[in-house]
Parts: sequence; structure tokens; C-alpha cells
Amino acid sequence: MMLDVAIRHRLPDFELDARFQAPAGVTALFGKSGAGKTTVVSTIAGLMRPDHARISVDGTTLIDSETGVNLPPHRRGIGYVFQEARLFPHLNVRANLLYGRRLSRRSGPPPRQIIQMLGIEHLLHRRPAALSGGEKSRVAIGRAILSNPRLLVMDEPLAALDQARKDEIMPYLERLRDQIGLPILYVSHALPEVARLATTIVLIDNGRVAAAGPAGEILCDPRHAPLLGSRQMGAILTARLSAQDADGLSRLDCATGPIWVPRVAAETGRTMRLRIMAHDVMLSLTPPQGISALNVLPARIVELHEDQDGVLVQLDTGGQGLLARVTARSAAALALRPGLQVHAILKAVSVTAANIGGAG
Ligand SMILES: Nc1ncnc2c1ncn2[C@@H]1O[C@H](COP(=O)(O)OP(=O)(O)OP(=O)(O)O)[C@@H](O)[C@H]1O
Repeated sequence: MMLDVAIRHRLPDFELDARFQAPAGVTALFGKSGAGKTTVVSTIAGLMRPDHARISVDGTTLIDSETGVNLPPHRRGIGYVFQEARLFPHLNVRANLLYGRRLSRRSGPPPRQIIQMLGIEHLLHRRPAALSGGEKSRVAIGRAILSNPRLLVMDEPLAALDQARKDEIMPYLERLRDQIGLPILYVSHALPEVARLATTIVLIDNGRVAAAGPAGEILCDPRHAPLLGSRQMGAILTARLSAQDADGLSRLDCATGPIWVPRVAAETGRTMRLRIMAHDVMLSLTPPQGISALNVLPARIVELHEDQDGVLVQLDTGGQGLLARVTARSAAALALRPGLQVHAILKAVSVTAANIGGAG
């Protein structure tokens, strides 16, 4: 699957000029409020008429201002999940789920599989008024998938939910990403969500694409600190859950060795993705001894980036990127420089459940 987007649109106080390509998986559109994310997805869905656009999904042209192609929204094959669930109040969950299916010309996964995957079997006969916020969201996601879209657009789907509800829905979204194979365009300005779900990130800044690429690379690139937020910088490590220890820790094996974190609720053998925040990583020139931190990863310094908050140190640990935030004073005292071998130290407790998700 390839989503190919080029949009130009001028509003009284805003100009959008965005081009990007998105491969299969979850593509997150990330940017500050007012950056232009909703304008981009509204144009893709056909809800807004741009000055100029060329958009195709998997070779099917949705709009091309040059040739005059402009499919109406209902023929674009796009499932849309909004911030509020927008379910039909007079229909029960089953009828809500099957609503879009009647209008669809494409075939897709069987309803039973989606209903099971979203854990809503027991809600089928209820009306939306009798559902919690998280349940409503799951039904709205199910309804969008069951319309058999080419592309699922989710515009801040968790923004209206509290943290507990967000945590509840996240594993379902991961399953959707890993099991259904439906391409998803995910709009958010919440980086923890993006870090957990995205395979590709498109950074939007003031109507333009500031960067686009694999999530692990974008989140770990110090040049994007101004847009991502200095305190949000961190790496995505993929590691296999290899053991659940009796003292409440889980062991994850990554390329350069084991990492222990507080118990992860998943079966052993699963590949997980961990978001390791730069400010949680400490560096040592010699193998540390007599410290409480459980995780020590050998790493090589790739690059140093100084900013107003100190120094972001880009590291390579067995081919995976890692990021450490140190003060300018420490960087100078340790004479940190590209090519230097160091030991990256990570406290187990700094990796919380919100920073760990499934990875397929
Ligand atoms: N109908 C409109 N008329 C004029 N300006 C508009 C209109 N709709 C949006 N804008 C402006 O376009 C810019 C981009 O808005 P957009 O909603 O796409 O941003 P966003 O990144 O989705 O923001 P948020 O995260 O707050 O939803 C903003 O400056 C907004 O004020």
C-alpha cells in the first residue's frame, strides 16, 4: 500500500503545502495545534476542496486537480474515526457496526473477526447511550473498519478520553495495526500515542512537511527536538519478551543484551516496542559497578547535538538507535565525541507500561 499525497491550499491566514508518501502500517500525522493536520485529512477524505491536490491510495486516484479527477467522499473508500464516536443513537451496536457495510463495494475482514478483535461481542445489543467512552470508541473503530475502506483515517481518536480509557484502547489499536493490515492515517498531537502506534511519522509544521520517515528514526533524531518537544525525545527499541521473573520484572532481549522492566502484561516470545526516553538514559565511560540500575547497554556515540537544554547524545546499540540527554558539563567532563564506546544505563522503573507496546 502506498498513500501518495500532495496538497496546496490557501486560507486567509494559513497556507498548506504538504507532500508525503506513506507505506503500509500506521502513519502518524504529528504537529502542533493549527499545523494543518485536519486540513490534510479532510482533503484526503474529500470533505474539503483544496486549491490544488493529487492524492492516490494504492494507485487509485482520489483527486487530481490536473486531470479533473475528484471522487466524492463516499466513493473514496475511506473509513473515518473522529474524536467523538458519532454513533447512531437509535441503533444498537450491531446495527451501528453493520451500517457502513451495506454501502461498501469492496470485501474485507468478516465482522466476527473485527468484533472479537475489538472485544465488543457482549455489547452488540446495547444502544450507544449504555456504553462507556472507551466502548463507544471501539464500536466507532469497528464501524469504520467494517465499511471495508482502502484507508482508515483516525483524527485524534483518543483525545476525548481520559488516560485510563486511552490505555484500554491502545492494545486494540495495536492489534488493528498488526492483524488487519489496513493502512491507517493517525492524526495526533500526543506523542506517547504516536510513539506506541506509528510505523511512519509525518511531522507537520505550519502547513509544511518538516520530516517524514520510519517512526524509530524520526523520534530519535535530535534535529526534530524543537517540533517533538525537548522532554519528549527518546528512542524506540524493539525487543523480545523472554521471561517473566518471579520478583515482578520482565526480561526483554534486544540486540545488545537483556533489559529488565516492571512486569509487562504480554506472553513471553512476543516482540515488544519500548520507548526509552532520552532523559532516562545515563552514560558511563567504564562498566558501572555497585549501582542500582539494572540495565547497562554497550553503545557507540554517533553524534552530539547541543541545544538550550544541554546535549542530546545519539547512540547506536547493536544497530538500534538510542538517545541520551546529558548536561553540557557532563558532556565536556567525559569528553563525549562521535565514535566513543560508552555504557548506556537505564533504570528499569523508568520504562512504564505506557512506554511498552506490542510490535507485531
Ligand atoms: N475554514 C477555515 N477558514 C480559515 N482558516 C481555517 C479554516 N479551517 C482551518 N483554518 C486554519 O488553518 C490552520 C490549520 O488548521 P487545522 O485544523 O488543519 O490544524 P490542526 O493541525 O489539525 O490543528 P488541531 O491539532 O488544533 O486540530 C489553522 O491556522 C486554522 O486556524
